[in-house]
Amino acid sequence: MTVSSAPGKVYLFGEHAVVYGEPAIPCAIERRATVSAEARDDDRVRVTAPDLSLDGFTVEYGGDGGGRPDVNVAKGLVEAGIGYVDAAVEQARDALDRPNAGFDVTVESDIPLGAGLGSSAAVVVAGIDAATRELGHPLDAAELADRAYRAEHEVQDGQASRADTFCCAMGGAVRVEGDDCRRIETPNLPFVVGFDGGAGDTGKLVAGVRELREEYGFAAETVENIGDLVRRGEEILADADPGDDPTADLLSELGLLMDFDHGLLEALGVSSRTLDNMVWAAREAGAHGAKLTGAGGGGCIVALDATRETETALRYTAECEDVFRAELAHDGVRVEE
Ligand SMILES: Nc1ncnc2c1ncn2[C@@H]1O[C@H](COP(=O)(O)OP(=O)(O)O)[C@@H](O)[C@H]1O
Ligand SMILES: C[C@@](O)(CCOP(=O)(O)O)CC(=O)O
Ligand SMILES: [Mg+2]
Repeated sequence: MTVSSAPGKVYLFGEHAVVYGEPAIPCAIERRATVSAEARDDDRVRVTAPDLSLDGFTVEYGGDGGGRPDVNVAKGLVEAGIGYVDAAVEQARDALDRPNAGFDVTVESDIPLGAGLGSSAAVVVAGIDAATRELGHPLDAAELADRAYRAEHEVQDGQASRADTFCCAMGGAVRVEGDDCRRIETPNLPFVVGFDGGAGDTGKLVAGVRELREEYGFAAETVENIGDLVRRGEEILADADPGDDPTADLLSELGLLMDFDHGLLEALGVSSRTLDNMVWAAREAGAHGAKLTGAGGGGCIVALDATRETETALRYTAECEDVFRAELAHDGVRVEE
């Protein structure tokens, strides 16, 4: 059996616009998905994923005292739940030219699902890594990131950037613009994450932005404006000392851009009332800046605050179910014992 893990991420800025070729800066965080893969003698794949749950189903029991209960679960729901793991197995098979390789796969994760922290990317990256290593042919980091991107691209109906998967594969802070992906150095950014307990559907939210952008010139400009603020953010980061604690001035400048980014994402229709409430709670508590992270719709916000004020305020915010500090994860994908 082979066990690999990969980190989740927050976006300092640039989500959604990155899908259309603008730059983005996601940062890997110390919350990981762990996937084990064990080769089977046959061509079947058995997935155990205790974090996946179904919203509802109907059970029908056999009439005259027997028969197996007939559980009516819409096929689409199961496919949606298992899509990323399935795509990861397919990529591993394809990479090693072993179309009939069978696996027992187990997924465990401390990244909430669908909350904008990149659980899908972490599962796909760790899944491809575990499956290819299990067959004795580990992929190098670049191919792994590329294969993971292809898996997300497929599951999200052709609408995905390389940002999440590259970040989860490499760890650290990264800059992604189209096919150009690289690691960058940053100071120690004091991320605070607030989670509303909910989730958003990445595929649908990305499709919504795509439609707006195609229909309205000002929505297309909004996407370009996000790109502009990311470029400004890069300049600010380039002047900072990597690995050091950032100055208050630097945090204020980055925070302003995060606030601006949230406003533009809001305009593109991907925020929600609970995300907005958490963003405002963080700002009122003195955070340098706050924004939603990832696809939006529900899930997580990320704020910058080196003090405990934002954490405390979010803890007392009705819409916020969980708060934690998110340390930058220096390790990307890695093998676990
Ligand atoms: N622990 C897990 N076990 C199985 N599948 C998971 C797990 N975590 C995430 N996934 C897959 O990723 C999907 C969520 O991905 P997505 O909607 O992109 O949100 P995000 O990447 O922001 O968490 C889930 O519906 C599921 O298919
Ligand atoms: C909205 C987007 O920019 C990020 C999605 O992040 P997440 O899956 O919500 O963690 C989509 C993408 O880059 O593929
Ligand atoms: Mg995702």
